[in-house]
Amino acid sequence: MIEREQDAPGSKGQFSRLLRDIAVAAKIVDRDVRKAGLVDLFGETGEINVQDEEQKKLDLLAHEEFVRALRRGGEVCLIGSEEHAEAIPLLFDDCQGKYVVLFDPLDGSSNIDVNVSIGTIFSIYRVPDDHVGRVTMESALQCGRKQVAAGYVVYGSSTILVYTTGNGVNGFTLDPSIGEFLLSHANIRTPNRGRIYSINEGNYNSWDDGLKRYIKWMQQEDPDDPDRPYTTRYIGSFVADFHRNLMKGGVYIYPSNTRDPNGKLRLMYEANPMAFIVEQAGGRAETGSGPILDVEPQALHDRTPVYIGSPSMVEDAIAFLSGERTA
Ligand SMILES: O=P(O)(O)OC[C@H]1O[C@](O)(COP(=O)(O)O)[C@@H](O)[C@@H]1O
Ligand SMILES: [Mg+2]
Ligand SMILES: [Mg+2]
Repeated sequence: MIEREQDAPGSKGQFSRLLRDIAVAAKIVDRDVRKAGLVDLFGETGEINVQDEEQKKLDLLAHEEFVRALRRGGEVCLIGSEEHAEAIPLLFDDCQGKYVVLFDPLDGSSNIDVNVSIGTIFSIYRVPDDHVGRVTMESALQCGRKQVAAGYVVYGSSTILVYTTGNGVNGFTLDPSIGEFLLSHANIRTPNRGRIYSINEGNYNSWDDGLKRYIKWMQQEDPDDPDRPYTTRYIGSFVADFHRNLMKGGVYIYPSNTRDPNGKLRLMYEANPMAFIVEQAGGRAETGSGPILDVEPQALHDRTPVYIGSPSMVEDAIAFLSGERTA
């Protein structure tokens, strides 16, 4: 799956082993997602997670699978998960050159029970040199620019693993007949502009005026712009909306709104990894007041507004938000 080991951070096989562990967990989650309705994996656990959301059975199962795989692999000192309040230390000693992994074990939870594409998102850092020997929760709070790798898995019509180590973006499709992820999308580049926008318009009334004007602008006919009106696509699974827009061109927006001033998506294991991937594919990722990857995290479950996708479409959004453009 890793093309060339020398492309991998650390090149002593550690990263390949870590990615192998993530791939193994993804295959197990894929197996269970595909038969969720048969093995009583639909529905809730009865627990409310740290996000104050009802935890789905598959949220917990995926969380446990990834923790088990990362613990077994021995390459990771600390993990952070959407489904666990604190960061989880896996190793206390000998963290030299090891990794911190932050992940959203199951993204798109509201779609689990209705057979709509869902996914897993992961972000990988090194243990900071000055934290070796005393790894703490703070070792997970590094800004997105320091990621050494990031990726996601979509459990959709097929299962695809897409990741970057800072040398471009590649996609690997799971061949269930041999149980291997095989290279299917080499060197993914996202179009400069597409015709798709993804946003939950049900929140329209809680948006700021600049964003409302941007959405209206995209919906307008314009004889000089054959692309407009754009078309809207919103699955409600960030990982699936992001993947479609990455391949076809488009913009995904989860803005701040009067109810959620910091938006809904989580900085460390949703926004940062996708921002690293989209920038590596020639796209752009903003909070509305600067690049997502430059945000200094304060806590593991920080939230952030997200404007992500084709660079010229994100540029348009930022221009409307700032009032630089009104039409
Ligand atoms: O229902 P809303 O408010 O549009 O939110 C949908 C968004 O929330 C999420 O489901 C949040 O992620 P989780 O499912 O991992 O909690 C995103 O995948 C999705 O884009
Ligand atoms: Mg999520
Ligand atoms: Mg989730």
